[in-house]
Amino acid sequence: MMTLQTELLAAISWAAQQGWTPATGGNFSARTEAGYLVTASGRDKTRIQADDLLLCDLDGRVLSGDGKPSAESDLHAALYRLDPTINCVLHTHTLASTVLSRRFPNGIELSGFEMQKALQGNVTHDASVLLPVVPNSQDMDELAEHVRSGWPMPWGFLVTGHGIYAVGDSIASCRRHLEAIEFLLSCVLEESRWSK
Ligand SMILES: CSC[C@@H](O)[C@@H](O)C(=O)COP(=O)(O)O
Ligand SMILES: [Zn+2]
Repeated sequence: MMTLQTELLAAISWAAQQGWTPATGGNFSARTEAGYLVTASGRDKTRIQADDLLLCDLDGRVLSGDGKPSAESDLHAALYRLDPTINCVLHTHTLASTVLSRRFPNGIELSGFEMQKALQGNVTHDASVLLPVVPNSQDMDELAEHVRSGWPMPWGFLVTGHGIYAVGDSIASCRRHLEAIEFLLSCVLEESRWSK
């Protein structure tokens, strides 16, 4: 059976192979009994390995591992404290999420896409769902406050001009949310070209 660490490393490599972690962008974590495993800051996610992961407690303090935790580790900690059902947080920097979060800073409306059903709690394409967008900040307490004020966000959210934060109750469901959000955003971006 895959360990949590192996499953998280596989998710990171997969996201990196999609081209979703340019220039060391992105950070990734999974909840453990002691807290959460999170990527160290500044690592090339296309070459991720076990010693690129640190174990932190839910206050973001490093329990084991070398190097500095991700610059956004405290946001991961805040998400785990905020919602006990979150067991994984995957963050990517993609073109569609960066561009569309700047174009629609109050949220992105999705309707009519079959892929909406990959987002937990949705059973039909025939509904309108809002993908939340929160303002960016280099201050993780401020960013976490933006997220708290818009909670619940069952699949995650975008950060303006920054990227996607996907959440899930397992690494598998978080991967599904991340992939679905990215696919849906690519559709919205493509459709925005139709009217030109
Ligand atoms: C390389 S710019 C991206 C960073 O500022 C940050 O947003 C990011 O996603 C990666 O930071 P990191 O500290 O490596 O986890
Ligand atoms: Zn980032």
